[in-house]
Amino acid sequence: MTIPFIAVEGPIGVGKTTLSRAIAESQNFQLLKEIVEENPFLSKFYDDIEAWSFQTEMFFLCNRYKQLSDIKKEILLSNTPVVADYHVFKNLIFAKRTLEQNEYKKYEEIYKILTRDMPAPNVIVYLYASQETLMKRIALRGREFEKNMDPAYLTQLANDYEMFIDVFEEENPHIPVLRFNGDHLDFVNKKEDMEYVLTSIVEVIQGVQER
Ligand SMILES: Nc1ncnc2c1ncn2[C@@H]1O[C@H](COP(=O)(O)OP(=O)(O)OP(=O)(O)O)[C@@H](O)[C@H]1O
Ligand SMILES: Nc1nc(=O)c2ncn([C@H]3C[C@H](O)[C@@H](CO)O3)c2[nH]1
Repeated sequence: MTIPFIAVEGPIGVGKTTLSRAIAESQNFQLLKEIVEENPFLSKFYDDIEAWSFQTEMFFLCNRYKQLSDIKKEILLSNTPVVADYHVFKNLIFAKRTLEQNEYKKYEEIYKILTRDMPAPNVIVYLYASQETLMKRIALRGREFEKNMDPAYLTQLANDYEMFIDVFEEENPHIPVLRFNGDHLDFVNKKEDMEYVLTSIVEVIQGVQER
């Protein structure tokens, strides 16, 4: 029997944390939440991406490495299913967009070394939405440091995600990728939308568990 390890992914503000929480609560899974507020570079990063990208990307990578190392022990010891509001591969998506080519090459090498023996999610839930929806949700959440975010940056990242997920799915046919359109599904305000999303995810989880 396989222990489910679900990663919820998608561009900024699409609803990853909201949905991960709902999965954790409804399935009694352990929730692995990304460290955001503690990143001391993020505010400066949004003011000047070029100047702060390397520090920002390295901070996210180191934090995720530490979190996943801890979770590895827990999963192995207690067989607990986990849902995370990120997949470590997001480091590559952001870093490729924000780092200068030479820096990215070095970063990629460090990434490969750190993630070599990391536990890998066996189900991906991919949320996507239009720039308009993403901007609305980011504004609704109202994080101070995101107020300077360039809409073009958000759109580029959303496109990067699309391409990355397509390649990931092709290269990892044994890992199911469930896609949900955030423009059409309001799983915050509509109970039936949340039920639809959770039911679809549970079906896939059951398939993975039976392996
Ligand atoms: N499907 C949805 N329908 C309507 N509102 C949503 C939906 N998903 C999320 N929201 C709202 O959008 C905001 C952002 O959601 P959330 O923090 O879950 O996004 P996120 O993807 O985890 O963001 P980040 O990339 O910054 O970590 C929140 O205010 C949340 O209530
Ligand atoms: N540059 C950069 N690299 C990352 O790996 C990364 N992961 C998340 N974020 C930003 C997006 C949201 O503002 C906020 C919460 O997700 O943090 C990142 N920014």
